[in-house]
Amino acid sequence: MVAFDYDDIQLVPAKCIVKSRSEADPSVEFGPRRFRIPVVPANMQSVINENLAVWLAQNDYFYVMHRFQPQERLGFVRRMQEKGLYASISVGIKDEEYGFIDELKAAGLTPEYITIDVAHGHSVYVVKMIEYIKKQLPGTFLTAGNVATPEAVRELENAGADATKVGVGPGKACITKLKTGFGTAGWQLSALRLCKKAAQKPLIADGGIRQNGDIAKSIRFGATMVMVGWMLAGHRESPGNLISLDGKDYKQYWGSASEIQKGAYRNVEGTQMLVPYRGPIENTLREMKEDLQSSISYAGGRDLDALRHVDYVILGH
Ligand SMILES: NC(=O)C1=CN([C@@H]2O[C@H](COP(=O)(O)OP(=O)(O)OC[C@H]3O[C@@H](n4cnc5c(N)ncnc54)[C@H](OP(=O)(O)O)[C@@H]3O)[C@@H](O)[C@H]2O)C=CC1
Ligand SMILES: Nc1nc2c(ncn2[C@@H]2O[C@H](COP(=O)(O)O)[C@@H](O)[C@H]2O)c(=O)[nH]1
Repeated sequence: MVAFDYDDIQLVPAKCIVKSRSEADPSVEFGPRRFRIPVVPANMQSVINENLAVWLAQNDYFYVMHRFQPQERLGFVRRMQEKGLYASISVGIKDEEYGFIDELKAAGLTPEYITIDVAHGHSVYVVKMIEYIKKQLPGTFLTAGNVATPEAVRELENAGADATKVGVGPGKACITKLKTGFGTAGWQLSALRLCKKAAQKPLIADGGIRQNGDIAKSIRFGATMVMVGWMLAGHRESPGNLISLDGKDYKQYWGSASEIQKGAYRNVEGTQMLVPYRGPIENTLREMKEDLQSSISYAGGRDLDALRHVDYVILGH
């Protein structure tokens, strides 16, 4: 089997049927809602915070809040819903997370979206957590991950997950491949393609997006939604510190399994880096939307569905 990644393939243009790119509709339905574009900022503490979550929800973008301030989550759900906004949070799989699900239930709070966020999502304990959440909070749309194989997608879906997140190790701040020898780094797009063959429910492609065109490629190979860290970490609204070096501005970006996140050098599979400062996130999201509209026109359609059927070539083969 040929394994390929984003840079190894190109999509083949098909006859255009729109008069203007502005006619193309890049919106996507994910769970109970429709969002402007199939892009979600990574649920990392260096990418999303409450202020940004509010702005994204108010502007019809999907977001997933990170899980690294566990005591804040219940209040976060309540504050979002009191403002008439949807709540979308992350949980882990440690024992105390069961208590958190119980607290949500006792408070009468059901977040519209919950994401189980662990490095190795093909796990007995993720299956247990899926079953527990679906039993206690059946109204939530539950995403589980991260996984790398069709078997994992099947198991998590069968356990009750409404969507699965694909990508082990392709992230910019990731050192999983180097530290463990495992993952989808370098063949993330092929992994997505294989997972899509098994999936009955939506997939989120997570990690490795380096250009806006990679979003369209992710859709082609089976993603409903695309999770983006590094490319969305350098904005005015991004939580990382602003740092000036040699006359240039940067924001700090760190992995969720980095020493800085964990506060200790234990099971570290992530690193930190500086990302060039890019100004307001609104501009980057608008450019992503315009580029997706262009992609749809090259695909010969009017919406994201057109991208799912275009031909592609694997360069060098
Ligand atoms: N998408 C990706 O490629 C990766 C993402 N991450 C991100 O880093 C953050 C930290 O996640 P995570 O490392 O799961 O940490 P957690 O602290 O949430 O660990 C999850 C639980 O699973 C256990 N576990 C058993 N085997 C593994 C394994 N191989 N990898 C991870 N946990 C395992 C852990 O126990 P114990 O700690 O005792 O082993 C722990 O109880 C998450 O946000 C995750 O998304 C991290 C690495 C890769
Ligand atoms: N192996 C690790 N992966 C991590 C870590 N922190 C986050 N992540 C994953 O990366 C993506 C974002 O990828 P990017 O290429 O868009 O920057 C994120 O959603 C996680 O799945 C980590 O410490 N180690």
